[in-house]
Amino acid sequence: MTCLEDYPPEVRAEVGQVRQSVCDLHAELPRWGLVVWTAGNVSQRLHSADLFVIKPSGVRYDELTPESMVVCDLDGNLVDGTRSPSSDTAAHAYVYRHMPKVYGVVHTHSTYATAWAARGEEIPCVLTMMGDEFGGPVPVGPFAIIGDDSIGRGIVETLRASRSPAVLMCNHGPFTVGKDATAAVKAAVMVEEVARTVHMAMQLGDPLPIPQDRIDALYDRYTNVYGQH
Ligand SMILES: O=C(CO)[C@@H](O)[C@H](O)COP(=O)(O)O
Repeated sequence: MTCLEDYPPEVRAEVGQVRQSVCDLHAELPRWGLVVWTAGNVSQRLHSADLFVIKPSGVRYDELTPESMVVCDLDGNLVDGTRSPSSDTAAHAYVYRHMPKVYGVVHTHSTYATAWAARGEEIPCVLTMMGDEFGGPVPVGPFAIIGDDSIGRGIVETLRASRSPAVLMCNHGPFTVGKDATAAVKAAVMVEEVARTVHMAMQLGDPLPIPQDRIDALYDRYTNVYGQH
């Protein structure tokens, strides 16, 4: 088993930075009402080595510290840390191995997104916010049980067929990806928001679909123009 001391100083420095960032981002999960107890996790991949930092399993968010964050290789093997890594480590690792542009992964059981997952139904693209953030519907991934690569495989296969940074794993809940952990946390916040809004709309009637060319225009503007450049 390799250990952190086997890596050059610049890798160990990035590990310290990413541990702080991933620890801080976990506070966003209860802040935005995305988790109960410890039912969610955040990870970020390093740029300087094939490693990623993830939450320790079952540790309450107000007890997390940068030092408690666990460092794993892309096969999910423990490289540095005194705690056991998240029970979703294999899924995060699989995503990193098979989606090279992804450097952040988040998993929650946020209420409305998980309710859509329980029904195995994608969230239709009926909001401009969905065109912006997801470039279309939020897709549903296959039913998969924790313990091997099946969840990770389902995430990757589903996201490769979509522009969405979020996937609703059937009967389980949302997984989101991004260029870093902050982007993946944002996607987790946004998928819960649109899941709730579309659910509310459906209580009042049939939401109106947005034409595909308008969705494409929304996604292009949001991806390339929105915000500060
Ligand atoms: O979905 C599950 C368990 O079924 C997990 O996502 C846990 O809810 C969070 O696990 P840890 O990250 O604390 O190991």
